[in-house]
Amino acid sequence: MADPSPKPVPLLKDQLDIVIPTIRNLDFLEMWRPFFEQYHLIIVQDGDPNKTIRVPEGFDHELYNRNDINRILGPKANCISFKDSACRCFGYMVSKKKYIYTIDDDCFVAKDPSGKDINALEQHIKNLLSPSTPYFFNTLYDPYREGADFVRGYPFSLREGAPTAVSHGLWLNIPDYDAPTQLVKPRERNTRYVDAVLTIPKGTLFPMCGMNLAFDRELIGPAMYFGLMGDGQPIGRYDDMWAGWCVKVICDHLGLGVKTGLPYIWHSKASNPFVNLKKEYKGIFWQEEIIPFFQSATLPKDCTSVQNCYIELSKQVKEKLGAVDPYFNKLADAMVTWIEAWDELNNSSEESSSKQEPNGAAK
Ligand SMILES: O=c1ccn([C@@H]2O[C@H](COP(=O)(O)OP(=O)(O)O[C@H]3O[C@@H](CO)[C@H](O)[C@H]3O)[C@@H](O)[C@H]2O)c(=O)[nH]1
Ligand SMILES: [Mn+2]
Repeated sequence: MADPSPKPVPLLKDQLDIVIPTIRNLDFLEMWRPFFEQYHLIIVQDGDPNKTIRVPEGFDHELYNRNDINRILGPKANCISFKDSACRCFGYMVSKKKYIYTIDDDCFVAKDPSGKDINALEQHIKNLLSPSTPYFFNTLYDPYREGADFVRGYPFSLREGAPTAVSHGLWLNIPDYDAPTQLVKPRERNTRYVDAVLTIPKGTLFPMCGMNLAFDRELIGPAMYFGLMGDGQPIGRYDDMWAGWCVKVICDHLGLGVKTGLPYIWHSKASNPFVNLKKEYKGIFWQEEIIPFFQSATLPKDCTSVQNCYIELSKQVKEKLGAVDPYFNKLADAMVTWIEAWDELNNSSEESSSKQEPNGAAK
């Protein structure tokens, strides 16, 4: 007998890839199975490429390890971090879909105050498919949400909003604190569920965490370069921050929106604060110069694509941050290599896409 009530097709089923960086295992996917099983996964295996990462049965996926990254990008692979979660951005580059959701392998399904499992992916999709309000703050939060609207005094000329490029989700349990805060408050847990989605106003930067993040790859993908970290680099755990600062400057310039708030995931693992302090140390004082740089960064009117905005930004990084530390010259060059690799893979002929086949288990 035909199934009386066929399962609804998940939103954006064939237009969204889920990108997961991992050095661990992927058992966490069992908890996400009801929400993720219908989507295609791109697993970026970091660390030793000879280690076998088992992907739970039933997940349509492609898996890339460091050998694949080197084979596909050749010398340009040097812009993809090694031994750092920043490697995940390779997944953004090889995807062919309009939307990306990226999640860490120690993030689990959280429950809302009613005790219901949160389908984080569904909420991110809602965030991305509805406009943002970067030009005028709506005090009743997301005006496009069921049961809310624009409040009195909100200009009608601005109610159409702006296309949403990024949806930044949050975390219950282990908050994404920097090492000093983690050291001072080792037992602090985030138990506060705030039922809101906010647009980050134009001209305001924010600390983008890559743990629970979705974006429109066609609108902003080329700017989602997770900066050069990990092996051989003087800094770590600033990959997502770097991407967020570049992305926000470019979104402001191109009239795109960035949202933060719902959905929550349950972040289960506190990474070692002493290891984190070593990774973050230089970033903690460099960012006092980096932030003013991004706050004052302006892009010329003739920068109309993400790629040429990003190249322009890389030039300014070299000019204005190169004096802070030679690392920023290397990072500026890596930003250019990233765009070259992105364009090679994404504006490429059939030939290079065959080159793109992963060695890992592709289903
Ligand atoms: O060398 C590595 C280390 C880790 N990974 C994978 O990346 C994510 C995050 O790793 P982890 O949970 O250990 O790190 P956190 O401190 O909790 O993560 C926060 O810092 C950011 C890293 O810059 C991250 O976005 C934040 O969530 C896991 O999937 C690891 O398996 C890796 O690939 N390589
Ligand atoms: Mn974690």
